[in-house]
Amino acid sequence: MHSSVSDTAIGLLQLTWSNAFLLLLLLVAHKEIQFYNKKVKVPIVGVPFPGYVGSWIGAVWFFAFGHLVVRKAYESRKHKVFQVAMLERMLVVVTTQELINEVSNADPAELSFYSTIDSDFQVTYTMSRPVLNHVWHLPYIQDKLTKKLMKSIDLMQDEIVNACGLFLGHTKGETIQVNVMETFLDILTRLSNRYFVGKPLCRNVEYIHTAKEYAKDVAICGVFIRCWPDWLKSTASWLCSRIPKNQMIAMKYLGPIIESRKDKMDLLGKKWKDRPDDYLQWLMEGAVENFGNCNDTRDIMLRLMFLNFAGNHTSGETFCMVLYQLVNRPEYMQPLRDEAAEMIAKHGYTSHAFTMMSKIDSFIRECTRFVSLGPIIITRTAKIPYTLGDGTFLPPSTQVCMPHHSVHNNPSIPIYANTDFDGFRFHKIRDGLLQKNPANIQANRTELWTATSNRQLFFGNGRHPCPGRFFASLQAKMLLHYMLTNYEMTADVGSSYEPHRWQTMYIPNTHANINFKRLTDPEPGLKEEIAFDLSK
Ligand code: HEM
Repeated sequence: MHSSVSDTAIGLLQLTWSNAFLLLLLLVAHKEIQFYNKKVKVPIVGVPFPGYVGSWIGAVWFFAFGHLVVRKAYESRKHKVFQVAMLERMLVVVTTQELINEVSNADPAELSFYSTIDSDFQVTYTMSRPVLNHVWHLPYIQDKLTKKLMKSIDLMQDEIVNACGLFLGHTKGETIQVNVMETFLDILTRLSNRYFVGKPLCRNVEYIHTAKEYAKDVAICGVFIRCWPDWLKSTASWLCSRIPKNQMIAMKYLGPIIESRKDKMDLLGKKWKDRPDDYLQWLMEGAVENFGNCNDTRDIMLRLMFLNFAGNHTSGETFCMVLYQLVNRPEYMQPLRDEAAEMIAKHGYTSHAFTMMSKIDSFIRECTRFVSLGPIIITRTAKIPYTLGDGTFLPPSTQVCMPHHSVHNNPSIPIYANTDFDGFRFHKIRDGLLQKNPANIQANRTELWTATSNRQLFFGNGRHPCPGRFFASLQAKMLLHYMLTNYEMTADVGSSYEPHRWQTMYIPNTHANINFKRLTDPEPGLKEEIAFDLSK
C-alpha cells in the first residue's frame, strides 16, 4: 500500500461502493463536527443559504472561486470580519487595517502561527513535530544566511551562471523554449542550496529534485490528511508515502556529509579552520550549542528539508509570476537593464549595487501586488477563546487570516490609488522623496519589496514576517539581472500566463513556456563545467 497520494486517489476509485460510502460518511461527519464545534457568529459569505447544507455548497464554490468570494466580500465593505466555508473548516477573514494589525501582532499564545502551520501541513505526519516544537534553526536564516549572501554574492553569481547556462542555453544566438515553472523551480532550488549545503550537492539532480518536490508533497499531503478526523490521520498519512521516500533520499545524501563533518568537529573542535560556511554547518553547530552535541543526524536533515519546504516553492513561484509579467510587458526590459548597468558601474558587482536597483525592486513588488500567490495570508489559529478588537468572539481552534491581495488592490490606500499595473510605482515614490530632498538617505529604503506593514503583507507582517525575504529578494534581483543581460526573453504565443486559482492558492501557470535567446558568449569554462556536471 506504499503509494503516493495521486496513486492512492486512483486506488480509491477501485474501492468497493460500500467502502467509498463509509469514507464519505466519515468525511461528512467530520465536517459536521468542525462546522458546529467552531461556530463563529460573523456573516458567512459565498454560501447560497445559511446552515449545514449551505456551508457544503459554499465550500465547493469556495474551492473553485475562493479568490472571487474574498475579493467581493472585501470590496463590498459590508463586513469588518466575515467568514468563508472551506471543505474541512470555516475560515475567518479580518478586513480593516486595525484588525490586520491586531491579528499580525497578537500574542502567539493566543493567536498562533505554528498551530496554523501544524494544522495546514499536518506537520506531525509530514515534516515531523520537533521541527516546529523548538524552532532553534530560525535565527540562522535572517541573520547568518542573509549576511552570508550579502558578503559572498560571488557564490550566487557562480551558481546563476551555471544554472542558466544549463537550463536556458549557453551558445550565443541559440534559442531555447522552456517550461517556466519546472525550470525555475529547479534553478531557484539550486541557487538556495548553494548556501544551504554548498557544492557539489547543490548540483546533484536527485537531491535537487527531492528538495524541490518536498514542499509540494507536504502541501498536498497536508490537505489530504487534514480532511480526516484525528484518529484516522495516521492511517491517512500512511498513504502519503512520497514524503518518507523523499526524506530517505535526503538522508542518503545528507547523512554521510553530516557524519563526516561531525567527525571533524569532534576531532578538531575550534581548530577546524576551513569548516564549511553553509546553513547545514550552522545547523550542526546550533545543535551543539542547544543540546551539547549534533548526534541527531535525522533531526538536522529534517530541519534542512524544512528550509527547502519554506524557501523553494515560494521563491520559485514568485519568480515565475515576475517573469510572466515581464515577457508580457517587454517595454520594462530596457529601463531595468539600464538601471542595473548604471548601479553596477557606480558600485561594482556588489550586494549594495543590487540594493540600489530601485526599478527592479519596484517591478518585482508590483508583480507580487498585482498577481499575488493567493487571496489570503497570515493565518493564525486561536489557542484560547479570543475576542477581536471589534468584539468578534473566536472560539479556540478558529482560523483567522487577512485578504492581502484585496488590500494590495484597495484604491483607498494612497500608494494603491491607481490599481492598474505600474511596474515603477514604488520606484517613483522613492524618486519623489529624493527629488524633494537629495540628502534623504532613508528614501532608498522606502516601500521596498521586503518591507512589511499592514498594507504590504506579501512576506507576512507583525510577529512572523518571513525571515528569508532578504535572501529571496537579493537572489531574485541577481537572477533577473543576469537574465536581462544575457538573454532575450519572449512570450510564447501558445502559452497562457494566467495563474491557476483554487481555494486559497494562486499557482503561476504550470504549462506556460518562455523563449530564451542567448545574447552573449558563454563565460570562460562554462561549457566544460556543464559538460563535467552532466557526465557524473
Ligand atoms: C519570495 C519568496 C518567499 C515568500 C513569498 C515567502 C513568504 C512567507 C510568508 C508569507 C511567511 C509567513 C508569514 C506569516 O504567516 O506571518 C513566511 C514564513 C517563513 N519563511 Fe518565507 N517566503 C519566501 C522565501 C523564503 C525563503 C527563501 C526562506 C528561507 C531561506 C523562507 C523561510 C521562511 C520561514 C522559516 C518562515 C517561518 C517563520 C517563522 O517561523 O516565524 N522564506 N514566508
